[in-house]
Amino acid sequence: MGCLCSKGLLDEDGVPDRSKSLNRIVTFSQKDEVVTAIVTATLSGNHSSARFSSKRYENSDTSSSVSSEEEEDSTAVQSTGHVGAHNRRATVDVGAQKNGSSVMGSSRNIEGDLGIGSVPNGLAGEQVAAGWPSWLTDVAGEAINGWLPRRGDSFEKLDKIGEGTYSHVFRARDLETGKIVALKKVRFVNMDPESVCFMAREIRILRRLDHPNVIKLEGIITSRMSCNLYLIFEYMEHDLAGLAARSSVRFTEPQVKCYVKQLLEGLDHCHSRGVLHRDIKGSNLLINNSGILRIADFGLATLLTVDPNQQLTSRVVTLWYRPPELLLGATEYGAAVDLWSSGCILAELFAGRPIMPGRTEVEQLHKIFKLCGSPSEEYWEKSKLPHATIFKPQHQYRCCLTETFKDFPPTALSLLDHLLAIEPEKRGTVASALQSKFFTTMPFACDPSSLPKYPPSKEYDAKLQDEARRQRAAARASESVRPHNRVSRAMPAQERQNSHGYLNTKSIGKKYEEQDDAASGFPMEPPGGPSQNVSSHPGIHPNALVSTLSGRKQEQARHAPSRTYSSMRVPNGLQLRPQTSYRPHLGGADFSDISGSFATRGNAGSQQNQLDGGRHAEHKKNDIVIAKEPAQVYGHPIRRIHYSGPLMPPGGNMEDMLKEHEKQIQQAVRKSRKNF
Ligand SMILES: Nc1ncnc2c1ncn2[C@@H]1O[C@H](COP(=O)(O)OP(=O)(O)OP(=O)(O)O)[C@@H](O)[C@H]1O
Repeated sequence: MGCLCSKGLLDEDGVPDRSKSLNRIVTFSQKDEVVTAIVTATLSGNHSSARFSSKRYENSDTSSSVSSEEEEDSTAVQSTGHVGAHNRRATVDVGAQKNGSSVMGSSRNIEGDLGIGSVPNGLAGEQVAAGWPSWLTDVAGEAINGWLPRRGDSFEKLDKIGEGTYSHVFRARDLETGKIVALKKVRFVNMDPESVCFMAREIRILRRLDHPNVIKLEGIITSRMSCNLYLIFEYMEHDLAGLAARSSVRFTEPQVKCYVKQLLEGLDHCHSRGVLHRDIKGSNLLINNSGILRIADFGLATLLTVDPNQQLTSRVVTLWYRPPELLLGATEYGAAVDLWSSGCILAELFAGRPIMPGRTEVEQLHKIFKLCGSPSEEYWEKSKLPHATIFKPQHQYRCCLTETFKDFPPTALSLLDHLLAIEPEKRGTVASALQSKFFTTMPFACDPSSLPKYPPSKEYDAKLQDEARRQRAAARASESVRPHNRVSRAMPAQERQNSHGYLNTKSIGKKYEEQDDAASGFPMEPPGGPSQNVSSHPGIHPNALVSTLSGRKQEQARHAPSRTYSSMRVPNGLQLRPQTSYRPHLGGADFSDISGSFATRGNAGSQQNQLDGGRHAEHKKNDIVIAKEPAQVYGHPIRRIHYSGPLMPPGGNMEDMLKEHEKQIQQAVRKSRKNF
């Protein structure tokens, strides 16, 4: 490494001084050679986040020289960092110098010239000098290439507005612009490089996308001394799951078309840029007060490569929205997985509730077959899907979408027929969906600006309201039962039942105490904080006491050391997430037959088997594992049950397997009720 002495751009307090510019001779190594360069660093625009380091990067070998070709070709490098909507720029012109003679050539853009994954030492040094922490530049330099970090103290944190498996999301004010933004604080486990790489992939993908219906990453907050990282996004008031959960909200056909059209247009952009989202669901579809929908949460997204043999994980997409090919273990798939999830969303918007709320992979597949039909013989033969022999039903199920959703508009049914086709190649493309009669015939999609204005409504808000209701009810109950012993009667907040009958996994209000992170200007996680994760699954019934893990965690679990994985699990082994209630609003649309005997109208739940959980669980395939260690639910020890599917040995009968499976769940239900 060379040294980059940029201190001259800062005033005495280390704040960037716009009146200053810097002309320094520096050395840095590139392709194992030490380059001596003249650095001209200037700061323009409002860029208080630009902090240059005075740190020295030593390189013992100073004897190598730059070849004459390089001298002509790569004499100048321009690195342009821009953060947020305000176009803050710090320009560093590097003119390579050999043997004391400065050669100032034409500029070239680092981001354009260096491919992903090819961060020369010199660039990493520059990034650290520009304020990025080395734990990030070391493993994911290319994800932040050309950007400057924002500082935490240039934002005022207002309130917490959401949380996911990997993040806490806050509403905040950008003190430089006054704009309200959403800050997604990414959770890391001990700065594990694998976790950082996963987060970097999300950043890289977000930076690749630029469309009104896709959330835009506006910048990143971190600092050289910080262990935290926040992604800055436009603040969005609602998510589709939250809106659908409002008792007063009934979507009309033009409104459903408006939302689904925006979803498909955003997806079309993603797919055209080679990005598969792989986690389309209501809570990842954010909506602002102008009715604009933006696809968010690219944590599970992946880039399709030209390699036809690209192997992908099948453990993605939240269970209720997961297509059959993934449940059957496909590792080669494409855009059709997002189309399936979009079909689920379309039907959900008309039906007023999730249409296939399976609790395990087995049950999910069964629900799919019962609603959409089971695959043809030919499909089983040619697909060679890993779990095909296990899951193949003994008799053919026929598609009964039309009977089930007889109140849906015919054009919606016809589109659903495509989107929910069992065979992925029959789903068409996003473009063909957008050209379907559903969108091209009356009534047309309404204009987003004509959509009603709602108070902020997120899945998370509904969860908070449930939590408050529960607390009030618990307080009343404990007062009437044992007025003098309130505290001892109080149940652990994270394990109380919400008003819809769901388990809440966390105490939301004061789940963690925030401490100041002096370096980033933001509070840090509490001791042991990030381990209290919830899964990305949209809901779980109180009785479905089965471990769940989001696809991202599953995928991470595949790569991350087991230490990382286990530390990200909920302490008692449960990964539950409450789901707000959905109401059917198409009077006749009763499809309880496809919801199974367990899920009831408006109270569907999710349960996912331990197989999802990663390496350990994968060894348990084909088993039902009754865990020995007790877990605490409602303050009582219970025996955890992990359903590790497939639950049946090859050659078994799927119907028997499902019956047995149902029985196991019912037992868990009864047990949890008794305990409660
Ligand atoms: N830009 C935004 N504006 C407002 N709220 C947001 C924004 N981004 C995220 N949220 C809220 O925070 C929640 C969690 O965000 P996100 O889904 O990106 O996190 P995650 O950790 O990746 O979640 P998951 O567990 O689904 O993978 C969202 O469901 C949403 O309610």
